[in-house]
Amino acid sequence: MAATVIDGKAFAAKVRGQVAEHVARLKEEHGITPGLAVVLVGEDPASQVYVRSKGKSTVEVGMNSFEHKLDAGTSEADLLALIDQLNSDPKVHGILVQLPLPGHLDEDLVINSIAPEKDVDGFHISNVGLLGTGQKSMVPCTPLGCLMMLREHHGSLSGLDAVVIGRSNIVGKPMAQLLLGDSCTVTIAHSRTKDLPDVVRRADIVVAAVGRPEMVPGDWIKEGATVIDVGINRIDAPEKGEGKTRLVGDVDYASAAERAGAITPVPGGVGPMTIACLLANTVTAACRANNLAEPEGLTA
Ligand SMILES: Nc1nc(=O)c2c([nH]1)NC[C@@H]1CN(c3ccc(C(=O)N[C@@H](CCC(=O)O)C(=O)O)cc3)C=[N+]21
Repeated sequence: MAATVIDGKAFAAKVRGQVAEHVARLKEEHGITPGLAVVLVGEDPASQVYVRSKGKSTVEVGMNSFEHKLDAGTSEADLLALIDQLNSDPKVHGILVQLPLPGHLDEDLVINSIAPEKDVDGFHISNVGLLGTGQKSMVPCTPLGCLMMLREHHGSLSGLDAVVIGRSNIVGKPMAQLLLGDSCTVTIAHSRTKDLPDVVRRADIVVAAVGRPEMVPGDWIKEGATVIDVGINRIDAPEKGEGKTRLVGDVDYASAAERAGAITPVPGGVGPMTIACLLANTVTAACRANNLAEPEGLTA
């Protein structure tokens, strides 16, 4: 039976619509315009594309977008000074420092200098600890987007076997925490996992977040399982012509779709939800900063 395709692009549009409604209400009733500051260090072309697209989406939902582009040689002291300034700017409710940073900058130090309540990426050590102990926090955007899609598809996740492939701080670990919070039985698998195919075959939910093109073949997928593909890998596509490329996930989509009950495509799955959740987190931060009720449906 063919899998249901979980349309992340359409779901993200719905989330952005909800965000826009909250923004309109904050403006009308409280005179508050949520603001997101994005800091980009260096000229990495892929990062520039993401930052531009984040800025555009931010403005489209009615929020203020503040872009700070620093050159690749910026000193740690100058970057920390900018973050300090954004931390104390009342017009800025969310701060995102685009990763990766150039090698001479200490990512942990930089991320942990962001005020935790403005850390819309959810990477600050305080937010990591709050999530791990089930307390109110800023939740990383990609795992939050995955959770929203899973809840939408399943309703309750309680008691389901979930396997997260990948143990990164950005996706794998927070994803596991969120699934645990929704009462899944969670396994985190990684490059040293024994018998990975058998581990994945037990899963009702598979979240693939490794960054290796099409590494999960369809025959690892249990019949009817839900597959969330976090990978965004650009590979050569000679069939499209000389020098052409295409995007693929960490899952071999064609074979997995034959066995899965539901699956997210790449592109058009997790990626658009990541940006929608960034906007959602910014609205949440603006509400919390002003002691207003949390926006419903936009938080974990
Ligand atoms: N501090 C920080 N926070 C981030 O959230 C962050 C970051 N740094 N550094 C870079 C990565 C990458 N990232 C993506 C977001 C959306 C798509 C996305 O929407 N992708 C489209 C395809 C886009 C295309 O065609 O290239 C899709 O999957 O459909 C991709 C990648 C956020 N990142």
